[in-house]
Amino acid sequence: MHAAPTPLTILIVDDQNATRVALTAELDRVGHRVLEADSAEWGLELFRRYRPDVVLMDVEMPGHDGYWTAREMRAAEPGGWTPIIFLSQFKQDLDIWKGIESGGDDYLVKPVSPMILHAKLRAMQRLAQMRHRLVTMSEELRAANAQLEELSSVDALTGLMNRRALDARLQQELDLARRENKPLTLVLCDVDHFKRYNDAAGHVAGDACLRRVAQLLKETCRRPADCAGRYGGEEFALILPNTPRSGAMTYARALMRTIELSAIPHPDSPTGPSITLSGGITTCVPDESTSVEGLIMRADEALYNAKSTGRNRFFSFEMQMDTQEQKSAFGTLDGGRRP
Ligand SMILES: Nc1nc2c(ncn2[C@@H]2O[C@H](COP(=O)(O)OP(=O)(O)OP(=O)(O)O)[C@@H](O)[C@H]2O)c(=O)[nH]1
Repeated sequence: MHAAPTPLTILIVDDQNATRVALTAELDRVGHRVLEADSAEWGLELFRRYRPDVVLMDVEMPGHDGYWTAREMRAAEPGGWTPIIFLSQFKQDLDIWKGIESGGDDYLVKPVSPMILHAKLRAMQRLAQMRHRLVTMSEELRAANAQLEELSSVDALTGLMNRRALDARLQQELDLARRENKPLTLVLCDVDHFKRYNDAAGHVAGDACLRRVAQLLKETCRRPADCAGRYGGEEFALILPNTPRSGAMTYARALMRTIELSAIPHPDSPTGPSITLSGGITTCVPDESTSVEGLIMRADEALYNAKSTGRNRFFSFEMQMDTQEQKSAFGTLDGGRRP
C-alpha cells in the first residue's frame, strides 16, 4: 500500500463507530490527520472550523443525511472546493447520482477497501492541486490584466484615450495654456437616453453605437492638438487647446451637425429617431487657480444643465446668452454669446 504523497487533514462523518475506527486506523497508518464526527451537524461544525482537505461522508445518518451535509458544506465554502467522497452500504445508480448532485465528488462502498480508499484520496488530492494551480493562475491573470488596464492609455471599447490618459493630457494642455496665456476648451458630452438604447437594442448593439460615436468624435478633431477620449460609460471628453469661446461653439455646432447627419438610429429615444448628444463646455485662459478638477467640474455642471433643459444641446456657463440670440444664431445650441 502506498502512502499519499503529502499528509492530508481528512474529516470522517459517519454515525457508525466501527466504520470511523477502521477508517481512522487506516488513514493514521499512512500519516494523515483525521477528524471524526458522528453526526451531520458535528461534521458541518468541524468542516467550518478546520477546513479539511478531504471529507469522507456517510450517506445514511440519523437526522440530516450525507446529501444534506454535502450541500451545506458547499454553501459554507463559496468559491472553494473541498473534495467530498460519499460512503454507503449500497451501490445503486440512484445513490451515486444523488451523491454527485448534492455536491459530492466520488463514492465508496462500505466496507471500504484500503487500496481503493488510498487511490481515490490520491486522485482527489491531484484534482485539488490542479484546481489550486488554476485558481492561483486566474488570480495572477486578473491582477496582470488590471495592471495592464491601469498602465494602458487606450479605452478598450472605442480605441480613444481612456480617462487616465485624458486627465494627464488635460493637465499638460492646462499647463501649456497657462504658460502661453491661451484659451483652453474642455467639452464633456454624453449620449442621450443611452440606458433606453441598451434596454431596447441590447448591450452588444450599445457597444457598437458607442464605437460609432467615438469614431465621429475622433473625426471632428481636425486640428492636431484637439483630442477626444472616453471619459467613462457613455460619456466622452474633448480637449480643444487654443480654442476660445467662439471657436468652442463653432466646434459644438459642427459636432451636432455631424451626429445629426450620421443618423445613427436610436430604438427608443424621446428626443427623436436618431442618436443625439448633450454637451457641457467650459473655456478659460487658465491662471494659477485653474485646475483639471475645476475644469471637469465646470464642464460637468454645464452638461447637467444641457441635460436638464431638454438634451440634444450643448451648454456653456461662459457663453450664457439669451434664448433669442441662441435660437437665431445657433439653432439648438444653448449659450454662446460671442466674446
Ligand atoms: N453598451 C454599453 N452601455 C454602457 C457602457 N457604459 C455605460 N453604459 C450604459 O449607459 C447607460 C447610461 O444610463 P444613464 O446614466 O441613466 O443615462 P442615459 O440613459 O443616457 O440618460 P441621460 O444621460 O439622462 O440622457 C447605462 O445603462 C449604462 O449601463 C458601455 O460600455 N457599453
